Amino acid sequence: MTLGLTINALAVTAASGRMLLDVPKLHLAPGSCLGVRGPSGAGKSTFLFSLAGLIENASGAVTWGETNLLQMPAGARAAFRRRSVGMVFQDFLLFEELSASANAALSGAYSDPAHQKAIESKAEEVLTRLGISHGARTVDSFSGGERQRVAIARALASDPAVILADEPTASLDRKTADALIDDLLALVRDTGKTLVAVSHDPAVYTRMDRVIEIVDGRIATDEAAR
Ligand SMILES: Nc1ncnc2c1ncn2[C@@H]1O[C@H](COP(=O)(O)OP(=O)(O)OP(=O)(O)O)[C@@H](O)[C@H]1O
Repeated sequence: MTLGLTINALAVTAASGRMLLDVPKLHLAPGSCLGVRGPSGAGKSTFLFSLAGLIENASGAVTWGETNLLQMPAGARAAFRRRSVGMVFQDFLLFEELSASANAALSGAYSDPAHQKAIESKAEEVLTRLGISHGARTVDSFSGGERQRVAIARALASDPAVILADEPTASLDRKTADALIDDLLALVRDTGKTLVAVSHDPAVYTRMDRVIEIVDGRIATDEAAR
């Protein structure tokens, strides 16, 4: 399962009336990797969250495959997200007192037993591939790079068609960041997932198929990365 993205007239306006995001058109091929860069406060996270249907007052169309997220009630949007979108957030959102495996398989806790088993085994598979030993140790003692790998395993555990990542290499040293982005891209490309990654890190966006730059809520540049 692979999903492309079509955006039409996406607009997000703050309660004050200030325009936060204005994207007239964007098409992303299924299975491609898009980097999003731009200055601080430009609207990159707003863009990413809009792609997940997490911005309540967004208008226009954000269509993954045949599904226009912005035309669905909140419950159906949440169901689509559970099924099809894995998110890697800046602050990881790990449960400190749980092991790597339990954190990575977290989405299974809300699923039926058969689905839960599939998520647990996928979580183990991705943790192994990312080089995380998954014993009983709780993640509160994990390094930043290890924590980020657990967050990636969690995003991938339900085998979603789409991965959205916000600063996946933030606060990692160069070597750890490079290894992490290589591993994430290999996993995503091997399985034909569509990746959108916001980053300030050139090492992230030079590895993408395409990079857009958002400035003042608008796409200022849009180019193939290589
Ligand atoms: N709910 C909101 N109401 C009003 N303003 C908001 C809201 N959410 C975000 N903003 C503003 O919108 C602008 C874009 O924010 P956003 O977080 O998308 O930027 P960003 O490009 O991701 O920045 P950074 O690189 O610093 O994370 C900022 O000026 C922010 O303060």
